[in-house]
Parts: sequence; structure tokens; C-alpha cells
Amino acid sequence: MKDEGKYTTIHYQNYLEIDALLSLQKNRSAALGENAHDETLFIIMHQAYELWFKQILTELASVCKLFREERVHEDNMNTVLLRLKRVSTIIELMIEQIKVMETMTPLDFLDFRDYLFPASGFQSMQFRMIEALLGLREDDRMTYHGKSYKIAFTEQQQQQLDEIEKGGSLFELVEGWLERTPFLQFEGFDFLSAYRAAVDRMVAREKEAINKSDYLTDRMKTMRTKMLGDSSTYFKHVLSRESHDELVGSGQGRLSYDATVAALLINLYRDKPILNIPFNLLAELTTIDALLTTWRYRHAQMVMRMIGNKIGTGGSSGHEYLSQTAEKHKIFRDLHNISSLLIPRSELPELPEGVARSLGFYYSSGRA
Ligand code: HEM
Ligand SMILES: N[C@@H](CC(=O)c1ccccc1NC=O)C(=O)O
Repeated sequence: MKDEGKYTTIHYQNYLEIDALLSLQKNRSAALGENAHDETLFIIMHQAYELWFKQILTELASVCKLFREERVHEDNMNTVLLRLKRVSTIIELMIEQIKVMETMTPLDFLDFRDYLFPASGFQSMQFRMIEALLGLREDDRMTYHGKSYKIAFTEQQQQQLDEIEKGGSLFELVEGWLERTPFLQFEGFDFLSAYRAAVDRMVAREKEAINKSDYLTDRMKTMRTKMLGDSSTYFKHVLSRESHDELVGSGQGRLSYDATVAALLINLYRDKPILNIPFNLLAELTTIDALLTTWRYRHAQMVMRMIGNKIGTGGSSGHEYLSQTAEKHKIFRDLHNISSLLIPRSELPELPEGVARSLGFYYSSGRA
């Protein structure tokens, strides 16, 4: 029978291939000159990161696959959420792990740095795959001496990255899912008109608060009122498809109009039971983005501590390049921007009863 061997005994050492694993730390300093004590730490740190990258990629690939299976779509959402939570927990650990790297002093790093040239983190394929799978596109990246970041990789690896960038990243899958959300069509309820009125009420109240202030001078009041904006300034993009599309066309946004309105609705009405999971999903994506940004900053900060303003072994400007990637390589910026479109609960347009009922739990709808 095929199952017979299923429960044969196995030893820890064999199951986890410990011998193979522990044979992989080979100090170049020892091979080419004098062994540098801290190089072992340097190698283990990177190998541990690559293992976590592998786990993150496993989770992201499975999440993308679940998003593509339209038939059982909604049933998959909880699994998607749990796996994305796992990704953010791993990134939290990756951030913490930088501390261990920082137990190496800059002088100790110099004992073996020369042996590393011209290798660098630029050449981590798994890191690039994580970025691409989340949705970072070539055009959104910092340029590397005017050349593509892909030049660090073999032709086959470049094709792999091209494939991901062509479509099917998590960003695009989430965008498609948002566009298909059924509650975009509220029967007989014009959400956007009600929202516009609510925005104007909110802004009017904020203006009143500014003008009534005992602490602000008249000049400050005028300035703040001007800066405040209203439904004819930055809110106007979500109120008009044309205006939103112009913004996207000029590269100031990426998420489609329908997806943006859906994300706004999910955030505003997140307490309706049916929207709980969609809300948590969007929140998790912004968490992953923020954590990855924090990792980039922490890495850049560590680089400043280790090599100051020296150029990197990979040929970049080093710290300067890395700190710029932290701001530029954000992926779910549009989801963070939803916060600037929110209005207080007290201003929230009331949903017609039929809509409110269909967003509640089935068993509380009176139909059970
Ligand atoms: C002493 C410790 C480290 C130093 C001084 C350092 C330095 C640098 C520098 C200068 C760069 C820019 C590329 C270049 O010109 O060389 C870079 C990129 C990178 N490093 Fe490190 N690094 C360190 C540790 C790590 C660790 C532990 C990881 C974990 C995998 C890592 C991952 C990366 C990645 C993924 C990039 C590419 C970032 C991007 O292009 O967005 N580095 N590193
Ligand atoms: N780029 C670093 C060297 C370095 O950190 C590194 C070298 C080889 C393999 C991985 C590395 N880690 C991250 O960039 C430097 O310029 O010192």
C-alpha cells in the first residue's frame, strides 16, 4: 500500500537536514586570508533573512493564487487574511533582527568587507520577488546608474521578474477584487452625493473651529483655512472619475477609481459585519507596506552606522540610495491615502435599510 511508509520514524537531524544546513557557512576571509570572527555572523544573518524571504514568498504566492480562484473567492478571504498576518509578523521579526547585525562594530566589518566586493543585497532575487509580488513596478523604482535593477540577475531570473511585473501582483489582484465588490451598486442610494454633503459639513465645522480660535492670529487663520481644502480640492478626486483618472494619469495615484471608492466604503462602513474581513484585509496590506518601509529605514540606518557615507559594494551611493528607497518604494500608498478621505462617524451617510440589512450577518437579517 502507498500509505505504508507514511509513519516511518525520522530523526531530527535528518528531517531538518541539519548537516547540509550547517555546512553552508564558509567565511571568505578564512579561505582567502585571515579568518574574520564576525563574518560567520554576517553570513548567518543573511541566510536567516533569505529563509524568511522564502516563507514570505510562499505566503504571498498562495494568497495570490487564492485571489485568482473566483468561484470560492469569499470563502478564501479569512485564509488570505491569516497568511498576510503571518507575513507582517515575519517582517516585524526581520526588523528586530537588525539589532543582532548591529552587535558587529564598523571596525570588525572592515576585517572582511573587501572580500565581499562587488556582491551586495542588490543581488537578492528573493527580495526583488517579494517587492514585485506585492506590486512594485520597474517604473516606480529608484534608478540604478540609469540602468534596470534587473541587471543583477540572470536572463531566466529577469524573465521571472518580468512575468510578475506584467500582471498578477497582489496590488492588481486586490484592485480587481475591490472593483468587483457587489456593494458598489447601492440600489436607489447615491452614496457619492451624500458623501459630498457630509464632507462639506465636516469642512464647514473645521473652518468654524479655526475662525473661533483664540490662539491663532488672523494670518494663521487665513492660511489654515486655505490649507484645509474642501470637496472642491483633494476630495474632488474621489467625487469625480475624470478627476481621479487625471491624477492616476499624472502618476500621482495608481489605484483605479472604482477600487478607490470601494476601499473608501469599506473603511467608512467597516463595522458592518460583511465588511469586517475586507477592512482587515486592507488594513493588513497597509501594515505590510509600513513594516517594509520601517525595515528599509532600519537597514539604511544600520548602513550609516557600519560604513557611514561610503559607497556600497554594489555600486550605489549607499545610505543615501537606501533611505530614498524607503519613501519611493511604498506599494499601497493609495490605501494609506484613504485616511485623508475619511469623515467622522457622526457625519456618515445613513445607509438605506435594505442595503444595511444586506451588509449585516445573514442570521440577523430576519431571513434565517
Ligand atoms: C553590515 C551590514 C550591511 C551593510 C553595511 C549593508 C549595506 C548595503 C548597501 C550599501 C546597500 C546598497 C547596495 C550597494 O551599493 O551595495 C545594500 C542593499 C541591500 N541590502 Fe544590505 N547591508 C547590510 C546587511 C544586510 C542584511 C543583513 C540584509 C538582509 C538580507 C541586507 C539586504 C539588502 C537588500 C535587500 C538590499 C537591496 C535594497 C534595495 O535596493 O532596495 N543587507 N545593503
Ligand atoms: N553592500 C554592503 C555589503 C553588504 O552588506 C553585503 C555584501 C554581500 C552580500 C550581502 C550584503 N548585504 C547587504 O547588502 C557594503 O557596501 O558594505
